[in-house]
Amino acid sequence: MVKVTVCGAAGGIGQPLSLLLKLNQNVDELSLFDVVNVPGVGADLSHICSDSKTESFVPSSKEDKSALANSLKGSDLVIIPAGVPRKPGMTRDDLFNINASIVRDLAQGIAENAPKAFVLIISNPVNSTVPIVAETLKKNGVFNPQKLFGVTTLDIVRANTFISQLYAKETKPSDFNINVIGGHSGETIVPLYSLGNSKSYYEKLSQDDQKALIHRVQFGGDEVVQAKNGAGSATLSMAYAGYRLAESILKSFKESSVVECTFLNLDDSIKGAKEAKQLINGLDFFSLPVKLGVNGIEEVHYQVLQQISDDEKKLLQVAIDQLTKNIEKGVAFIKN
Ligand SMILES: NC(=O)C1=CN([C@@H]2O[C@H](COP(=O)(O)OP(=O)(O)OC[C@H]3O[C@@H](n4cnc5c(N)ncnc54)[C@H](O)[C@@H]3O)[C@@H](O)[C@H]2O)C=CC1
Ligand SMILES: O=C([O-])CC(=O)C(=O)O
Repeated sequence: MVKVTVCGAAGGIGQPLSLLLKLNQNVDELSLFDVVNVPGVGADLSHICSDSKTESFVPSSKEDKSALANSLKGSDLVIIPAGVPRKPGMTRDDLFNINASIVRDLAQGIAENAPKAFVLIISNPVNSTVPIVAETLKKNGVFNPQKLFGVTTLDIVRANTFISQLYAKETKPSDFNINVIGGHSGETIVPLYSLGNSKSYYEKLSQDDQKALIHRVQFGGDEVVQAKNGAGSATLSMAYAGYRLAESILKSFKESSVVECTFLNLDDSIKGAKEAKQLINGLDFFSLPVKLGVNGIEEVHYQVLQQISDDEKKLLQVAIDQLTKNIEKGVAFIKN
């Protein structure tokens, strides 16, 4: 029996993400939690004739903790797209003041009710919300770094799509699986086009076009925020991306060759984490390709950091500088 809980299930991401999860044959129970509107979403999804069972939970008041507890109990995987999205002119960091406490309270609920679950964090700013969850779980003595994932998959999805658009006659987006490392905001996002099968296409571009491509991946979120013009940020592409990571994790319970990029805590207990840390000024959190298995993150593929081009090294340094502050801010929110 596999139980998956979505916290923020009635939102722009939560709804399509829950739909995709309802269709996944590896999910037996789908639990939907939100502070509003979730009974309707749950009733709607429950009519779909896929085999999983759907339940929805909404607190009866601000003090009611039982709805969250009941939604989380027995969960194998918890995905969190709860919180507010950006409006034009805002950075992801501008969301910190509202989303930090939402994510902290949900992490507390996980510590109390589903301490062994895999936890996937979508809520922004990911560079800070993931450290918040790690610190909250640590405070409760239940932190397992192998099972905490900051969802940066949308950056990989964009990197694949955008290079393929430049070579529309010769390639399809699915030809690529670009490693995107670092964090999930602006210049902390570092796409590694110089590795793998994208190398030859990337090198054929002029320097200006290379720069424009990197910029488009780093600021792809802004394109959607501007196009939605005040009505939020990426939801459908994000639901797809969050689902891709969740699907890979569910697959890795049965297969042992699944690799995804994720923003993780580089704890010494994880194979390859120590080596990675040494290559990124000792940062505790970073997105890198990781090998997944039944216990979660089994190995960090730190070797990509040794293979990058000189231009990518420069991008990496900028990312490290910004990430240091974002991570510290998240850690301090719980520690102080
Ligand atoms: N990691 C990534 O790549 C991406 C992250 N995001 C982030 O995902 C978050 C959600 O975005 P949207 O779904 O567009 O927003 P939304 O406003 O449409 O949905 C958010 C949902 O969270 C719920 N919520 C608020 N407080 C809650 C709580 N304490 N417990 C449970 N649910 C709660 C709201 O009721 C709402 O239904 C934002 O922070 C956004 O910036 C968005 C796109 C990409
Ligand atoms: O841009 C935003 O605020 C939402 C997000 O993280 C993305 O689309 O990558």
